[in-house]
Amino acid sequence: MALPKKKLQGLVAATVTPMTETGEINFCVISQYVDYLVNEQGVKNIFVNGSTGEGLSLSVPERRQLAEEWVTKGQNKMDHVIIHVGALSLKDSQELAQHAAEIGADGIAVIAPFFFKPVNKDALIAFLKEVAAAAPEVPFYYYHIPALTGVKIRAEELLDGIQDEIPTFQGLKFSDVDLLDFGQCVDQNSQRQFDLLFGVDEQLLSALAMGATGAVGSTYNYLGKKTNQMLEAFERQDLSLALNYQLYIQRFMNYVIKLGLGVAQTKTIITLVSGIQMGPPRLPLQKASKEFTLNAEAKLKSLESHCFH
Ligand SMILES: CC(=O)N[C@@H]([C@@H](O)[C@H](O)[C@H](O)CO)[C@@H](O)CC(=O)C(=O)O
Repeated sequence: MALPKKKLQGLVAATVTPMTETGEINFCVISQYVDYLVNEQGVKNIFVNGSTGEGLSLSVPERRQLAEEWVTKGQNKMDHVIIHVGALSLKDSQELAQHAAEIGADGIAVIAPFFFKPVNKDALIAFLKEVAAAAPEVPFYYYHIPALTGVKIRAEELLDGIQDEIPTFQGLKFSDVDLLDFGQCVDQNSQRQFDLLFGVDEQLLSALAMGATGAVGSTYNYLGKKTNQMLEAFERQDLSLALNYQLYIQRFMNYVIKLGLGVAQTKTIITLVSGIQMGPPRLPLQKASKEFTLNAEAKLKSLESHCFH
């Protein structure tokens, strides 16, 4: 198995899928989006076709084409391009995994199937193993997001012995607030052989203290720079400054979560901050309201004057 070219560390932006007003993928802005993430947000890892990317709302041909676009446009700019290949159909997932391998993706990730759900760890591993086998050279991540999949198998349980079943297993994307479960994963990872990527952005500092090795999230599309500053402060063990950054981030997040944060709203915020038109989400998701846009813009402006000590 080919090892990852470089350890995956730091922030991974869960990218949105830019769309036109008529709901088609707007491939034209991907190149600009890559440059924005790298130059304006200091984020050099991306997670494509995930929840934020509406991956499950795209057709298989669309997912293939989009993955290809991100890999091509990210070449020599991005450190890691991870493609989410999870699907309800094992065959679709395998096709996407094989395709990700062919285009040179740096990793693949898979959520638990969530219509017919795996009833236990063995059933889940059996599914993941078949997908991973379709890309035997590509580092594999399990995407744990129980609130969306309804699959409540604990990550610590899944991690136990997983590499015996899936030799390419490289880590977890842990999108849950259960820090006990997360801590047990850290405990099992004492050799730091796996990447434990935390996925609840507004709680990242707590997860770093618990031993997260990186983070994947939607907010790194627009709060990447500030979150990177938090990571640097944490590295220097300046916890008071790190907390100051986390509270700044939380102030904004708390505000937009109360207004109703989802994929459409994330697209709106990225559009406001980057100037790149991300467009509406695909049905059944609904466009963000004008009121959300105005409030989010005002809040972003009011936070600009925040002082960091
Ligand atoms: C449920 C959800 O969308 N969670 C986000 C977070 O980044 C989330 O948007 C953020 O913490 C704000 O609540 C990520 O964990 C999801 C993600 O990385 C993805 O889009 O694949």
